[in-house]
Amino acid sequence: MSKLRVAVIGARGRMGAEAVKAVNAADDLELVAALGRDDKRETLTEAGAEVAVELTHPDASPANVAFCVRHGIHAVVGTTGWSEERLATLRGQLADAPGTGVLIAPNFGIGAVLTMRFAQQAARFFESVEIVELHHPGKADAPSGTAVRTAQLIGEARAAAGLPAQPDATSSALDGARGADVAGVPVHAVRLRGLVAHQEVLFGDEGETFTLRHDSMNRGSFMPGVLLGVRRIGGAPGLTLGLEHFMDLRGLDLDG
Ligand SMILES: NC(=O)c1ccc[n+]([C@@H]2O[C@H](COP(=O)([O-])OP(=O)(O)OC[C@H]3O[C@@H](n4cnc5c(N)ncnc54)[C@H](O)[C@@H]3O)[C@@H](O)[C@H]2O)c1
Ligand SMILES: O=C(O)C1=N[C@H](C(=O)O)CCC1
Repeated sequence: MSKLRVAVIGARGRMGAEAVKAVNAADDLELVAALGRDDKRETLTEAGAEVAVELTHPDASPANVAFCVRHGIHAVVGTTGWSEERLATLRGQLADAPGTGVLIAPNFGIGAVLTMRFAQQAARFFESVEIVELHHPGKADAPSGTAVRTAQLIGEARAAAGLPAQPDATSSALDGARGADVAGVPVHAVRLRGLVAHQEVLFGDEGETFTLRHDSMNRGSFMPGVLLGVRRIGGAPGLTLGLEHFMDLRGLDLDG
């Protein structure tokens, strides 16, 4: 059986280097290109890449993905910072490229995907909820893509359950002391040497708190998710947001 031809964009970065190793170690995949910041995107087409793993920077990712879509190369995107506006532009580009698939996953960690799902399920049971994300100090964006997505999912679940905005009597605060408001959920970003990627979702109500925590101890933790995306994206034309769509989450349904 022929191997799937895979390229990595951002191949010399922290995540990209790990993705190169993971693709090289997979029997069913062939690494055909490894692009750094100064390499031309045409390297992808010249190498005959079928799937590109995109792990760069929020400012670079949309143009890289647009190139892939234009050339019928499926993309598995881990780069965070995709705004609604950028997603809308990408949806337009995909409309002109039937058959091409793009997965944008804010987090490839299986435990992180489960944390998001569990947070969504718990959201309607608690009056208060806050998110603390903790990452290495080399991270470009804050809050993390995972924290933003988690907050959006919690906000949607609270709205669907008819919950009001959470009470907060703060009437005086230093800028940033209450975090960023994402979909009504305060999100706090910690940057600390020694960390990789971590998140806590804290719920509270009368006399009790409930905490979900996920820790990625190293970047190898993201690779099973990256490879799952690489193997599945060719069968999923259009835009897929979140690795959960490629995972079997039976039994973790939201309304069953
Ligand atoms: N989805 C996930 O599970 C996950 C996990 C970790 C990191 N990330 C995200 O992945 C991205 C990369 O993270 P990182 O820690 O590897 O960053 P990094 O800074 O270590 O690596 C990024 C690399 O991309 C290169 N680059 C920048 N612009 C480029 C371009 N136009 N073409 C090719 N290469 C380019 C840089 O030179 C660098 O080598 C970030 O957005 C981060 O938030 C996602
Ligand atoms: O190290 C990073 O940068 C990470 N970025 C993603 C995010 O912003 O959620 C996933 C975790 C690691």
